[in-house]
Amino acid sequence: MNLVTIERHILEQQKLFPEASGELTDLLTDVAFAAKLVRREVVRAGLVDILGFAGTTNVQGEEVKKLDLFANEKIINAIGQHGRFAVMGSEENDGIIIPPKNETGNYALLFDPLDGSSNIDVNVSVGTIFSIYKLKGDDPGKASISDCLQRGSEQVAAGYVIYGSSVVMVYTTGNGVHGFTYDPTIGEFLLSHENIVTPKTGKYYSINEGSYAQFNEGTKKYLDYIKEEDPATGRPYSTRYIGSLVADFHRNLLTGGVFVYPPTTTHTNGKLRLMYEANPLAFICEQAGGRATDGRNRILDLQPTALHQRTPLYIGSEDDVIVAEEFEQGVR
Ligand SMILES: O=P(O)(O)OC[C@H]1O[C@](O)(COP(=O)(O)O)[C@@H](O)[C@@H]1O
Ligand SMILES: [Mg+2]
Ligand SMILES: [Mg+2]
Repeated sequence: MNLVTIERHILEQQKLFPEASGELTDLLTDVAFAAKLVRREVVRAGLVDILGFAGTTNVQGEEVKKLDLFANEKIINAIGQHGRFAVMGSEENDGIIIPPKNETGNYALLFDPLDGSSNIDVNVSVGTIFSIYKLKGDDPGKASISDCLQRGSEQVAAGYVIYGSSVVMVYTTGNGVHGFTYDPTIGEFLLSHENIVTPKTGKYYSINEGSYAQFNEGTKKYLDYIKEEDPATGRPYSTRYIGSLVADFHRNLLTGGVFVYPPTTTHTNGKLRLMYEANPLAFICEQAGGRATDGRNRILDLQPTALHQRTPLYIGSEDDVIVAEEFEQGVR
């Protein structure tokens, strides 16, 4: 097996763009480095005082976990110190973050430092999700919220890291989707999943059925449909729901399947956040041949209006997502 580090792979990707400055390469390398720092704490979370609640709530009104804050701080410092990002947006910060040195950066970073917070203390896979945009203007010193609130289709790179039985980093720059497994014996992310392509249909559906009473009629009918016996359409599908978006998404990306976080009576516009959860995963999903919508519209076409806005999310194998959408739209 070829031992290709993620840094080497990113450099090879850069060669596809002769006009590239190399700045995006440096940014992605910084993100991979930050992931290693977060991994170091996640894998020994039970041994260091990093489990449990931090005693604060974030802008979403959620109780924040210590590891949420730790990961947030590590990523901001590890990446901010180089001044390559002119502006950042994080799930754990109400407003945008302007790094101490931003005079050189031509990019904006949106990120979810720790995804799957409800699973942190119980050793179930969690992750980090990131999304990168080029600044709209050419003066980094004038970077602002508008550089963050760009349509997902404007992303120049996106990815995620899963801290699970193994630590895997997956990214795209618009040239396919590639996965790297962390080898702790050498401290490197090595290419393990090149050019990931997601199947057109799968055998898994991922939705929190515990919220059934809060679902609309379309979602309820979809659940009845997906559990019916019909070998011709591969039904019933098996249910798989980890409760960490990044882990549920990754499984379905590799095996096929659909993840649905629909509107509920609690979250009338869905729970997941457009800028640092839905957009980056939608970019990756489409690059792998899958589909990502809010039940009606392509996620990457949605025009953002707020840093922490939520959206319903239907994502995964193309044909499976289309079926879920049709029930949501009441055409089935
Ligand atoms: O418990 P619910 O309502 O099913 O929500 C689970 C979802 O919430 C999340 O934990 C939200 O993300 P954070 O943990 O980053 O806040 C997703 O990872 C997951 O898919
Ligand atoms: Mg999240
Ligand atoms: Mg989070």
